[in-house]
Parts: sequence; C-alpha cells; structure tokens
Amino acid sequence: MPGRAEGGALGDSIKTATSRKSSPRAGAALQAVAALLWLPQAGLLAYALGIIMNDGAMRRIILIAAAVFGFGILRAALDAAGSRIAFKAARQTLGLMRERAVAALGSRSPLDSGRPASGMAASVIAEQAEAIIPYLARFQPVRLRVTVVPLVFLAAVLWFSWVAALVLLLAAPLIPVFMALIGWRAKAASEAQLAELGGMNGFLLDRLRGLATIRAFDAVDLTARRLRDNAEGLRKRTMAVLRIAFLSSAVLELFSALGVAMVAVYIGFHLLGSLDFGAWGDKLSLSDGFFILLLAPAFFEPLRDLSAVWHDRASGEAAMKALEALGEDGAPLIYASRSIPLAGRAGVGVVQNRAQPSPSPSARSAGTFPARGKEGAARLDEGYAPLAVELSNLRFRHAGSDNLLFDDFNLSIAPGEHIALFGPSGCGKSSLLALMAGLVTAEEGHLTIGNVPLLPDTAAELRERMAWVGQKPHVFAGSVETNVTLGRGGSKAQVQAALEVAALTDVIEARASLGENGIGLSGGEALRLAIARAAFNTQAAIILADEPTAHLDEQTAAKVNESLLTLAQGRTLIVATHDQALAARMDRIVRLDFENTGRA
Ligand SMILES: Nc1ncnc2c1ncn2[C@@H]1O[C@H](COP(=O)(O)OP(=O)(O)OP(=O)(O)O)[C@@H](O)[C@H]1O
Repeated sequence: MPGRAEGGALGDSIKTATSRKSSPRAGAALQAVAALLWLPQAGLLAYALGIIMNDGAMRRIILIAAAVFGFGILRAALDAAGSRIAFKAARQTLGLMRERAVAALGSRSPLDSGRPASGMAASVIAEQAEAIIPYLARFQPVRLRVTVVPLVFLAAVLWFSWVAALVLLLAAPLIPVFMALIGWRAKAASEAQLAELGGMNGFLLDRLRGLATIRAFDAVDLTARRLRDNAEGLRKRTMAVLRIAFLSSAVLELFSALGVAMVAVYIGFHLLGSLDFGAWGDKLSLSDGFFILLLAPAFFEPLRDLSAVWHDRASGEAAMKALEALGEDGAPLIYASRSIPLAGRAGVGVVQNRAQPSPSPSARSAGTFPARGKEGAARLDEGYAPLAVELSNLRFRHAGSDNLLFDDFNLSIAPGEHIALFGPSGCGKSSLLALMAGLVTAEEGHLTIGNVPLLPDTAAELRERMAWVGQKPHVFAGSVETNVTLGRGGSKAQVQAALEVAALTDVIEARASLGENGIGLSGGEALRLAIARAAFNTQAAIILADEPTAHLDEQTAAKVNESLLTLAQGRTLIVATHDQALAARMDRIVRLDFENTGRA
C-alpha cells in the first residue's frame, strides 16, 4: 500500500495495537477462506450437471445439493466471523490512534500559536477519524482476498483450459492498473475534502465562540456568507470524491464483464467444436465448461469488492494522515535545560516587602491541605512542602519571535515565599510564569523546582505540584462540582473545602449548574472558581497566578486577592500582576523591566 499509513508512525501503531488485541489479519484470513469455499461448491454443481446429463440419479443429486448447501452455510458463517473480527480490530486500532492524537495535542504548549484550530482538531479526531474503520475493516480484508482468491481460481481454471485462464489473466491486470490511476486522484480528492471539512468546522466553532463580537460589529451577514461559501466548497469536494468512486466502479464492472463474456464465448464455441484448442490437447466436457463458467465471475469477485471499497482506502488514508498531522510540528511543552557559565549580572530588581517568607501552618484550616514537610531543600518525595524555584542564566524568546525577552536572567524564590512579578505590559511576566510551568522552552539556562531540574523526565511530576490561576479561566457547561474537580476524582467534602478557600460557597449554592463559557458567573466569581480548582489540588506546592485581578473593579479584586492569599498559605506563590494592592501583600516584588531582562 502506498502512502505513510503503513510506513509511518500510525502504520506502526496499527501493528502494535492489533498485535496485542484482535487481529485484522485473522478476520481477513477467515473471509478469504470463505471466498475460497466457492471452489468446492462450483465443483459439486458442475459434477451434478454431469450426473443430470448422464443418468440423472436423484439420490446423488440430492446429496450434492445438501453438500453445496452445507458449504454455503459454512461460507456465510466464516465470512460473518471474519467481518466481526476485522471490525473489532479496526475499532481497537482507531481507539489507540485517537488516544495518541489526543495525547500529542495535549503535549503541545498552550502558548503555541501554531496549534491546530480547536474545531479542526475536533473534526479530525471525532468525525474524520471514523473513515479509518471502513478502511481497516473492509479495505484491508479485501486486499488480502484480492491477492489470494483470484490466483487459486485461476489455477483451477488453468487445470482445465489454458485459453480460459489466459483470457482471465489478460483481463485481470487491467483492473488494478486503472484502479491505481484512479486511486491517485481519489486520495488527493479525499484529502482535499477532509481539509475542507476540518476548515469549515474550525471556522464554525471559532465564529460560534465569537458570536457576541460578530453581532456587536454587525458582521452576521458577512459571516453567514462566508459559511455558505465554505459549505459550497465542501459540496464540490464531496462531489469530486463521489465522481471518482463511481468512475472506479464503472471501470471495474466493464473489465470484469468483458473478461467473463470472453470466457463464456470461448467455452461456447469450444463445446460447439469451433474452437477445439486450449484444453491441453483434450476436449472440455459440459461439466468442465460449466465449472469454468462458474469460476470466471468468482475470479473477478474480489476485484469487484476491491472497487467497492476503493473509496474507503482513499478516505481512510487521508483520515490517518490528518490524525497523524495533529501531533506534528508542535512547540515542545517540556522545558529543556542547558548549562551555561554564570555571567554575573543581576537579572531582576527586587523590593523586599517583608524580611522572610511566611508560610503559615494555618493554611490547613480547611482541613484539606496536606501536612508540610521540612522547609528548605524540599525534595519532591517529601510530602507537600512548599517548593523553592530557582532560575539561573535563563535566555528566552518565544518561538518565531526575534524579541529576546530574558537574557542571563536569574531569580531565586524560597519555599513558601510569596512574590509579585511586576512590570509594564509586555515585559514578560506571563512568559516567565509559562517558563516555570514548563509550557515554553528556554534557549539556555537552568530552572529547578524544589531542587529538581525541570527536564523532560521530571516535568510531568513537577507540574502535578503546581496550580495555575489564569486571567480568563475556562468554565465548562455543567455542575460546579465538575468544574472544580475537572475529573480529578475527590469527595464532595473536598470540593466544599476548595470552594470555602475561594469564598465561593454562597454564590455556588445559588446555582446548580453553570452555562458554557461561564454564563451565570461574574468575572470575579469565575476567577474564584479557578482558585477553588487550584485549592482542590492538595498536592500543589506552587501557585502560579497570571494577573488574577486584571479587569476587575477594586472591590471584586479585593475579594479575589483574599481568596488567592488564603489559597497560598503554606505554599509558594508567584503572581504576575499590575495590582499594587496585591503586590503590596507579597513578601517580595520582583520588577521585570527593560534593563533587568537584558533586552536591547
Ligand atoms: N505565544 C507567543 N508567541 C510569540 N510572542 C509572544 C507570545 N506570547 C507573548 N508574546 C510576546 O512576548 C512579550 C511578553 O509577553 P507577556 O505576555 O509575557 O507579557 P506580560 O508582561 O505578561 O504582559 P501583560 O502585562 O500585558 O500581560 C510580548 O511582546 C508578547 O507579544
């Protein structure tokens, strides 16, 4: 099979998945055996014709009919079992491929601007990927049948007549040649169709999300027109695929009909004595001729099946390619460390608010926070102690950007220390938080968390010890409980305790469930929900907060600040903020500005 499906990672994934569970090969083999059972059936039918022509012994004919019937039942049973196994194996493979695609998407940095559009990704994983099922469950078994069954039937025909075999042999190769020619076009057309479908889904989801903006700027008609154009484009692509599918069927029907007709003409004239060659110097009997005539259409049958599923191959391979592409070329999520010599330049301006960081044992007042371990050189396996963060000689710019945000940047944060990252817009506060969370990769330097370097093999464990409170938390449609737990398990009491930390109990009691995108919650409440989510993670030793009070009025901001500080008790808190009131309550303010970050 051409293309990347078998040669690439997905081809490997098919092999791995299916070697462990149901095997599509076993299913395909059963279906091939079922097809081959036509050979004894045709032989028995031809033999019965011979008996009828000679003595017409009824008993023998009934026995033969019973045997033909028995083979028919066996054939149907094998075919059904084979289809079932092949379908099951295809489902297992698709499940694995989807898992891999989702994992690949999940491993891409949320800051990667080249990430596939959400609608497109959803379309590929949920909808387009289904095209892989007919490809694996139908096309692959047919492919095996095509390579085995016609050869066996050809050998049987050849046994009686080399001319009939030659006719079949000449007609057969024309079919794959034309199918291959059509196949190239079919694959390209299917890829274009899937791309159009994904693009339309992406566009639709994006516009649905921005419906309020579209309405506000009177762009509804324009958007509707664009959507209509997209739908029209998809219609044309789909028609192109269907045209090719019909064409491939027509080509095959033509050649198989011609092949069978030529064999029939030869047999007819041979039996009439006009063409008395081609039977190995002998003359074919009526039974022999009948047997060949029964085998001729069966010889083409797998090829006809192939034509019927030819379109499955094109769309299946295109879907595999699209699924594989979802995980490609992403910006790495994991921070990679490289050692460089100390340049001895201060990285930050520091304002000391208090002499010492003050992690407070009262942090566990809600009873949900785990006991703290030893302070100081915390190791990840020492319970839930607040962790230190150490950045040394960092050099960083965003992927594809010339703007060097940090050059030879140093910062030490003590375990349990509360610091504010302060500075003008665009100076890199959020980027620094992203670096600490391992969402972006530094060009040079070291980053350790609790004395553990943030490296590919430690990143997952380290991230479990962090909680992120962003500017615009996403609120899922559903219950408050689901929104707090986010599927992380935990009891109702733990949810309640987390809501208490965020001072959200009263608000939440009034709402059984929340609407999409946080409909039903104010901006401040949505932020406190994010704080509750962080509080629910009892393992979190470091809270990274990115401008939690941006766009909030003073009163609401004060409430959010209180919740954040309650959450941060006994934990390390790093907050990027423009909020003077919040910064003033931190142990230390770290100023990130033009000079300090080393930008020219
Ligand atoms: N994903 C990205 N790709 C390329 N450049 C980016 C990306 N994210 C941010 N930047 C750029 O990096 C610079 C720092 O951005 P960052 O968001 O870290 O600043 P900030 O100090 O948090 O700003 P603000 O206070 O406005 O939130 C900006 O010039 C921004 O345009």
